[in-house]
Amino acid sequence: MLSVKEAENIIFNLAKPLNNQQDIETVDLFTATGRILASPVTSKLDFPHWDNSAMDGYAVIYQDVKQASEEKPAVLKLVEDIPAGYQPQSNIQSGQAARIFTGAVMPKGADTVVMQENTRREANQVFILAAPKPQEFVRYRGAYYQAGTELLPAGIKLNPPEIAILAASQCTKLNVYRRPRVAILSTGNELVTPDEKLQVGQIVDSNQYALAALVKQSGGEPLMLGIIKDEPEALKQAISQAISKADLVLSSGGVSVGDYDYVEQILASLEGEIKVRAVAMQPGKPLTVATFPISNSPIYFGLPGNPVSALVSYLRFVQPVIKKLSGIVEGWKPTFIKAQIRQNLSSNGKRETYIWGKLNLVDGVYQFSVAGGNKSSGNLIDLAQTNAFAVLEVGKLSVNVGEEIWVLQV
Ligand SMILES: Nc1nc2c(c(=O)[nH]1)N[C@H]1C(S)=C(S)[C@@H](COP(=O)(O)OP(=O)(O)OC[C@H]3O[C@@H](n4cnc5c(N)ncnc54)[C@H](O)[C@@H]3O)O[C@H]1N2
Ligand code: MOO
Ligand SMILES: [Mg+2]
Repeated sequence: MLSVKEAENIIFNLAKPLNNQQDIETVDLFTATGRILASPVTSKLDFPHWDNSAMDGYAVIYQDVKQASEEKPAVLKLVEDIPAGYQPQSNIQSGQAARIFTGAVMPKGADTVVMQENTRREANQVFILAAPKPQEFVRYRGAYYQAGTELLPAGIKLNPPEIAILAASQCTKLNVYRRPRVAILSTGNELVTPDEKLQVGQIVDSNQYALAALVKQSGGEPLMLGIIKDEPEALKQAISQAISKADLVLSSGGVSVGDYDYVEQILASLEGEIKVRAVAMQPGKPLTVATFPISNSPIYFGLPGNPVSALVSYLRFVQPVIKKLSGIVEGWKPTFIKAQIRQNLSSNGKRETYIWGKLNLVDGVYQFSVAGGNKSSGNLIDLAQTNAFAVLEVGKLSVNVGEEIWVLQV
């Protein structure tokens, strides 16, 4: 059995980002939030676009006012009013100034802005009551960004700040990576859909819904292949169909040692190369990972059937893979946070143990509270409102209230 770290190494190395030429689509700025930029963006605009004022005040020539003080104000003649959006006409000469407002274009000749609070106005004269610093309160053209240089690199996620930058740069059509396609199938003779009436022994296929929701949250496009019976022929057909159209395939169930656990044997019959069989973690021990000897082989994840186990295996291994595939360069790995625990935790120490619960920020400190209820990996009911898993490494038998522990954020 592989350790979690060994499995992680194998799995994360199998994941190759989508192709930045072929696997792209063009989207409008309005629908680009959360997408991953596939090509770098440059802008034809300088930022700021023009030399402009950072204050409401007066545009002056520094030499005229450098000795100004309350006792000996510099007195300047106002030649123009320059509101934002207006193109100045004047060329400021020594002894002159222009009234100017925040964001308005600097007039020719002026090099400094004196804020209104340090002036006194009398008709068309302004008294400068304090010497500014040279070039004070002028935002120079190109000081933040020069046209033609790289504005945003490829491989970043477009969050609200990037959306603002792209809007300001008039970049309204963007090349982004397509979403990784993730085929999802559930295996089990006992499974029914949520709208079917349950017969004795049956159970609703909740994993299909959970996984589809997770895939969307991770930035992938779920392809729902439904419920497949524990029958080798049916499974073989469904799995080979999934392989042919997806970047990743997720099945749940059928990966343990039972007589009806066929997944590994079907993968082998499809020439799958099994990379992972089991991982020393609890829950989530059975996990089958395979690739196929074809170009651009999808990665196959046979997740355990128990609902909590499927969730943990997904978060620990599949989510990072979807993010890596999606072209994002940084931040695709799982996020672990140090948190104080609010209850004693224990494990048998044999496998890396994931305990589900809730992470809260209390007075700036992360705190982890264990979910109530039964701790069986078949109990999905007490997953409600959880958002994290506390992790006890192998050999760690207990952790006491108030101690810090690593927590995997969902
Ligand atoms: N003799 C052993 N038995 C088991 C072992 C073991 O090491 N030796 N491992 C146990 C562990 S740990 C897990 S986890 C499960 C994994 O089982 P499978 O992946 O083979 O899954 P199934 O047997 O098909 O189902 C297990 C359980 O989950 C329910 N299930 C399955 N699919 C769904 C679904 N789509 N939605 C909701 N619930 C689902 C299923 O009804 C079973 O109750 O094996 C242990 N056994
Ligand atoms: O390891 Mo299993 O995944 O306990 O339920
Ligand atoms: Mg089984």
